[in-house]
Amino acid sequence: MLPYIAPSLRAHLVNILLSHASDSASIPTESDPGDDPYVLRSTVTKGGSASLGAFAARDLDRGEPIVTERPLCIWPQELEKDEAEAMFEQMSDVAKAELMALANAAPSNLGEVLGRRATNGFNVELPEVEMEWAGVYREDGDGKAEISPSHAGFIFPRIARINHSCLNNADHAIDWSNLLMTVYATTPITEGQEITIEYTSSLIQRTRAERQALLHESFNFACACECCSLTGDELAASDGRRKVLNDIVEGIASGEWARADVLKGFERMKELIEEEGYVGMPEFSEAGVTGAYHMWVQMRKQRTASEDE
Ligand SMILES: C[S@@+](CC[C@H](N)C(=O)[O-])C[C@H]1O[C@@H](n2cnc3c(N)ncnc32)[C@H](O)[C@@H]1O
Repeated sequence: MLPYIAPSLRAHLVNILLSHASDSASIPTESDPGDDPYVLRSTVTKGGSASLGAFAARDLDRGEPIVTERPLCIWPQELEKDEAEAMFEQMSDVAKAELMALANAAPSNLGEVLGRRATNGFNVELPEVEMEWAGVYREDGDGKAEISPSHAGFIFPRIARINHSCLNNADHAIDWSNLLMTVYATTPITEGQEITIEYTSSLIQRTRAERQALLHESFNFACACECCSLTGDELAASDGRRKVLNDIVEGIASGEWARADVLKGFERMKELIEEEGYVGMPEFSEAGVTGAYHMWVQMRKQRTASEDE
């Protein structure tokens, strides 16, 4: 089934697809729901007794694709209740039924359609495209002004069953040549273990209280993941590691740290992330730390060169 794309996003998405068409040699195809290596089961702790989650149906290797899926619909990021309902009316009966089968955990004032968009939608950052046609740019007094949207809300019905964890074991990536999203394992996952993704980034730098507040504000749920369920000394240790991580990230970003301290900072980050249980973050492998450090050195060189000019 082709996705329903809101009229205001169609030209931009065509541009994105065309400008990524040359990547298509490596594209996956949509996985067959019957072959996906997970089963849906209820998870009483996550969103009440009616809430479902995806559990590994067999052992999964790190990096293994779990589900590859095309969106059911793509809507603007900001949407009023009546706009969402008008778009819903334009969808096919099959697509409407698929959307309505998903969970609605949003405040009741959003209604049945926008509530499902809020509960299940991915707010995806759209890649920039350079093609200057199809109404993506307009002329204004100062020349060309971009009017392309930077984000859009995508709903992937099978992927939408995957719950959030602050120690997720899976991640997602979109192939822009065909709009397919793949969720893949970032650590080995054993049969029966819940498959989880992170609903928003940078949570690794946040304490439990900060994560709870952020997830509640953005997604309207009280996170019940294994990390948010820690108590006593274990919770204090986890919060402590995350505070230090935040200090290091802010220190490096300030550009004020000496080169040797940056390198030490990256190494400490790697240790803390591993202690915290984020074994699956490939960017903090040995090669990743070295690569990140070299990138920082290059950035410093460029900054110093432009300051000297
Ligand atoms: C995209 S849906 C995930 C699948 C959903 N559990 C279902 O039954 O279809 C998001 C909703 O699941 C629940 N949820 C997901 N992760 C959770 C977590 N870590 N803790 C508590 N509830 C969670 C919340 O109600 C959230 O609004």
